[in-house]
Amino acid sequence: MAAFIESKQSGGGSSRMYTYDTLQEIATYLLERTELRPKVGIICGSGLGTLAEQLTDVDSFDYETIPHFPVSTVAGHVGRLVFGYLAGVPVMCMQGRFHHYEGYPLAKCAMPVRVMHLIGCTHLIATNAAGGANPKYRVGDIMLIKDHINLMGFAGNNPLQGPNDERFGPRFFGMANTYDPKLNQQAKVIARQIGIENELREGVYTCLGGPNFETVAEVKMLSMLGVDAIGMSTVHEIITARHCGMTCFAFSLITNMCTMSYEEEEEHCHDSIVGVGKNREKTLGEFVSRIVKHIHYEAKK
Ligand SMILES: O=P(O)(O)O[C@H]1O[C@H](CO)[C@@H](O)[C@H]1O
Ligand SMILES: Nc1nc2[nH]cnc2c(=O)[nH]1
Repeated sequence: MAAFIESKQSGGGSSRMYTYDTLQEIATYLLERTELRPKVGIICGSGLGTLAEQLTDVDSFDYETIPHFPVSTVAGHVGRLVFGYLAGVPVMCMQGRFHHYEGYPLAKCAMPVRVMHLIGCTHLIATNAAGGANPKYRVGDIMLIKDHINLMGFAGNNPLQGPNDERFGPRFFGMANTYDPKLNQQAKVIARQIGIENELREGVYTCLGGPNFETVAEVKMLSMLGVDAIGMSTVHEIITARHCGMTCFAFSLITNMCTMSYEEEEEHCHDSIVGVGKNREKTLGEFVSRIVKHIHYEAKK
């Protein structure tokens, strides 16, 4: 078993391994084993996996059992793909995502998004745990992502590197309004409905490679660049989703404040980050359910 997991972790590092046919094979494997046909795919961030536990009438697939799928190696990421109903709407949910620092290339981290697309998902909801770089933020805030800075892309690392398969999308494409402004507007309405408007923010996210948290100098630099929240995921998933024409909605749960001065004692650690997610699970469950319901009814209009 250990050798099998090892091979799933390191094998096929190249994005080229995930050809259209390979991804179609994964999608077909899943479609043959569930009757659900979700239009919404959800990625649960660190400590946010309990969202998947709110689904009803589920068909679950441990990542180990899905052909060509990597495995989750991070605490707080169960490693399961769950199909089910959220607020009566069929969805598929990644209970655990893949990160670059686990040793996976970005294309491999983002590969499940293409599987969602092939399954028929038109919308992606990506959630993550992130550190607040904006001093106005507080732990427990929910930051709607209005934009991102693809820092890893600046260094030439992009999930779409390599030959482009036009069946997914064009070689070159724009990223303006990638985070659907209408959905963000609706999220603000929902936040008011459920009484969390004072904890709701809207800002810019960036993904660093990790696994270490940031130095004070890095936080200062990123803050000057206009970054409000820092994490180690999501950007490459969103780029991949946008490439294949999916509508994107994403938010960060601010699980810690980034260390902004040398005098501060750094308190954040992964366990407390996961703990903040768990504390917010009820609210976030309600929030995401209402977003999903909105997407579903808008699509029917
Ligand atoms: O982005 P998600 O998966 O929510 O996880 C975030 O939390 C972990 C650090 O505690 C990192 O993996 C970071 O990316
Ligand atoms: N890079 C980074 N990722 C996180 N994930 C949760 N908190 C943090 C943080 O402070 N920095």
